[in-house]
Amino acid sequence: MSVPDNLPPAEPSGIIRRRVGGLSSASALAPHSDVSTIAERPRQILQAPTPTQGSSVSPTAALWIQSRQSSSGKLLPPGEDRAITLSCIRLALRLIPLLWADFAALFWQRHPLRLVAFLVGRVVKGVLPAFKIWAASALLDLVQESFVNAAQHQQKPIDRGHVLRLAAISVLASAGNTVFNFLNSTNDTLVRQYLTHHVESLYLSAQLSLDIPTLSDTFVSALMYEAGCFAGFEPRQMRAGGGGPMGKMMGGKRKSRPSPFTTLSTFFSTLTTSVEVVSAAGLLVKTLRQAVHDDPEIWKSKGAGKPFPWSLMPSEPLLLILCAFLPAMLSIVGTFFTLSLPAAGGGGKITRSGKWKPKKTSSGKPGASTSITWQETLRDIQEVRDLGRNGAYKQEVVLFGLKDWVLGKWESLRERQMAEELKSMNEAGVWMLGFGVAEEMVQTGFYALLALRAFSTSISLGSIRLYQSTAESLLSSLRSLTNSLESSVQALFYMAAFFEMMRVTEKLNTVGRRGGVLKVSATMEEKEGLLDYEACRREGGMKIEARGLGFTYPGAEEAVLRDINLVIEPGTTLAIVGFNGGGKTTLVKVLMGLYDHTGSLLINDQPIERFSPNQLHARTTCCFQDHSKYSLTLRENVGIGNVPLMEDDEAVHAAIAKGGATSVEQKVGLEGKLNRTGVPDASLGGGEGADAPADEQAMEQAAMEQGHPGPGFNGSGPPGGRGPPPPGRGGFRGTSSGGGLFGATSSSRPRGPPPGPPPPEVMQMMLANDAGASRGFKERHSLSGGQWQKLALSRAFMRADQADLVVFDEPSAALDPRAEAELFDRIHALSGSNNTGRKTTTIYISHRFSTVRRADKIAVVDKTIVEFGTHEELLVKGGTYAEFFNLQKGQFD
Ligand SMILES: Nc1ncnc2c1ncn2[C@@H]1O[C@H](COP(=O)(O)OP(=O)(O)OP(=O)(O)O)[C@@H](O)[C@H]1O
Repeated sequence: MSVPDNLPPAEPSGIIRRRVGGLSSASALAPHSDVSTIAERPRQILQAPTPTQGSSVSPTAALWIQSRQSSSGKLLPPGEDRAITLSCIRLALRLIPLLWADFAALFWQRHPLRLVAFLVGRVVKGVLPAFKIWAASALLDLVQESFVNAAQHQQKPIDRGHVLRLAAISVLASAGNTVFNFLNSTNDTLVRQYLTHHVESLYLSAQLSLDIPTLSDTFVSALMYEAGCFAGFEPRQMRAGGGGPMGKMMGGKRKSRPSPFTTLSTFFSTLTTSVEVVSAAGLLVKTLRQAVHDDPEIWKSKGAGKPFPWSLMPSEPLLLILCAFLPAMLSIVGTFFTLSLPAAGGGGKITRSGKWKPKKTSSGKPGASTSITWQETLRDIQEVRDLGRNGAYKQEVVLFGLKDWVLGKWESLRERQMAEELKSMNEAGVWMLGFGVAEEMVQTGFYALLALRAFSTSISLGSIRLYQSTAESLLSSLRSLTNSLESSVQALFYMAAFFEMMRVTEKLNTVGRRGGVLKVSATMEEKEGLLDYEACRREGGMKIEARGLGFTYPGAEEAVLRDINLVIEPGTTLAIVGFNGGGKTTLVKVLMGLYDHTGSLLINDQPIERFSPNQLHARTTCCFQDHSKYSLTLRENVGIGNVPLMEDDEAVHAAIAKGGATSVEQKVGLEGKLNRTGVPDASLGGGEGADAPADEQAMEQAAMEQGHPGPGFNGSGPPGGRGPPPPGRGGFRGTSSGGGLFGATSSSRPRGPPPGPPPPEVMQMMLANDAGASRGFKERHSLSGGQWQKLALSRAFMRADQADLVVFDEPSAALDPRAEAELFDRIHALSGSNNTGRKTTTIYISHRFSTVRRADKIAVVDKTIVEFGTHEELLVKGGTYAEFFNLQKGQFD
């Protein structure tokens, strides 16, 4: 798939700047020059692999989609690292000019000075080691000179000033390195906090502002997931060979939540290692020039006049250059090769005996669809785990004796996961082993060459040391550069998703609405032509009119609603009845403007698209059939229905009384905390869900630390993580400052004896804390189904006084007969002309015909409106309504 040349120009930089003032909505954050695109993008991009000429896909989105395409043309599941191929790198490079300004603005906003310090620290840190090596080798030369003088009994004067200067440079470089490490780690912590906070708040804000149709879009949900990877909310699936040694140790397969800070660090560690590569290469050239200067004959091939193959023996400097670069090249090629292998997942099935049988593929290489299988396996495992840890399932697990079934299912899924992991690990592992052994062999050859004094004897000890140190540094810097480049490439795609998501406009926010008056490509002027709902109100009520209204759930083949024609006058009470699955709930959600629709929907004679959803929703309230139970206080559970009045005791009490929940308030108290499951939930107790991100972040950092140390010069182990450090790493490079950027993380870890059972007094303390925690748990109140329903009703009543449209979806399903009768009295009191002169339109769905008959109008819904009229009219009609009514009536007679 290629991106058309005539794509619109990239978003000008400054998007983030414009967002600073108001983070409340994605659209406010991101004025998009082409507001039409989001609604249409998914279909354009996912259904047509090649965007057509003139397509309005933004260049960033197009590149992002392309990056997710596998060789088979299918899309990688969101959150999966891309295979590192040449075309993938090209895509990443094309993203840089589109993203850099937003990225810079994002970080610049929070704390520019600290960011500058962060940047300068990285550059200086890249240069300091070269100084240190140079000074140390020069000192060694002086030592050698004094040995030679002593051996030859010469009394040459020692240039003390020179020695002191060199020593001072060496000490200053070491101290500078340590100081920079210290300052960087403090600064890093602060920068991390600022950035994480900022990006999380942008992400959460965008997530909260998007409406249901937008979030149901496959394009947006994938974008959202990958933006979540960037924000550190969602884990991503790394590839074999990625993430440095940690990735390799774990077979290259792990979930990781890269935070924005990790992304930033990745970019800057690329910078630092690049500086190190340049400075090390400079020193290497200097040493070789010195060697050639000392002995011009050195370039001559040592094989001249010798029989084949000795005649091919290159000159010593050439051999040394080859030995210095070959291991690094092998390492880089090896890493990129393993990263270009397809991701895990091989497909297969669970046999009757419950064993996982992997599928044999003809190519032996799983493709994109199998990596989707892999992700599905992980998701299934998570769901099954949840059966154990989520208290909401406990009662059924106990009652139906699900323990063995859950365990069996979990084990077969885990077996499947391990089989898939092993397969992928083996494939990548064999290649990595081959490259690793070859690299070690060449490196050992390099040392053998030095030991054989390949250089002319005229060259100084310091120069040999300098050569050796810089060659090693170069090698390890290049290895680190490979890793950080790989991470940078992946980070660019997640970052692209993040910035694209910031530009997503809600579908229902006039643009993208298919049946609307406004064109799909509405301009800002047209949008500004929105009607003010408050000016269009009808006597404190709302007239609703549907003409040929239809609705299909995203991804579904069949429409749930079709050709709905209906008029609901202000102040009317409409009851909706029908078969299960007939579309009643869907219809009220469409009428409330929560879903998009086909056909037309008029509110007070104006198309609904002409009103801002926020304004409409401010005049609507609803008690949903699947109402939410919040593990919050009772006040919050009710006050959510009208947040500005949440702290108004009088309003909350009144709503509670109307919802029939006064007895619940008496039992629990307004500030009493509720437990939605009724059973302690492991995740509430700080289980793995709560801790996972922090752990994974720490792992990520540990991986980065090992993968991107202050290479070579800082005395850490080989970044490739393969085997022990090479010989000859002592004297000049052995600081204990650790890995620089992430040094503080590792050095701050306790290094004590392995953990054993705690001493009795500690155990006592832990038990006491545990008891405290469970006391905290017991303070949460569990409610009955009917009590929860009364709270949901109270929530709806919080806004009922100011609402023009009040909707109740099966409000009395869990209520006792008295509560039900009282509720319907209140519902009917709401509508019609009341004392306030307002006409509230009320819609309720119910299967209780004793209450339904009281409604002004009744609609029987079965995908469309099959009957409509008053109770009496429908009875006379003798259709479905009459049948239902008589059935229920018969049960009482
Ligand atoms: N989120 C969804 N995504 C896809 N399909 C859905 C979704 N919600 C409901 N449906 C489907 O839409 C149809 C209508 O569902 P709806 O909830 O509107 O029915 P209902 O008449 O309210 O049923 P009930 O009387 O059982 O509450 C059903 O076939 C259901 O499977």
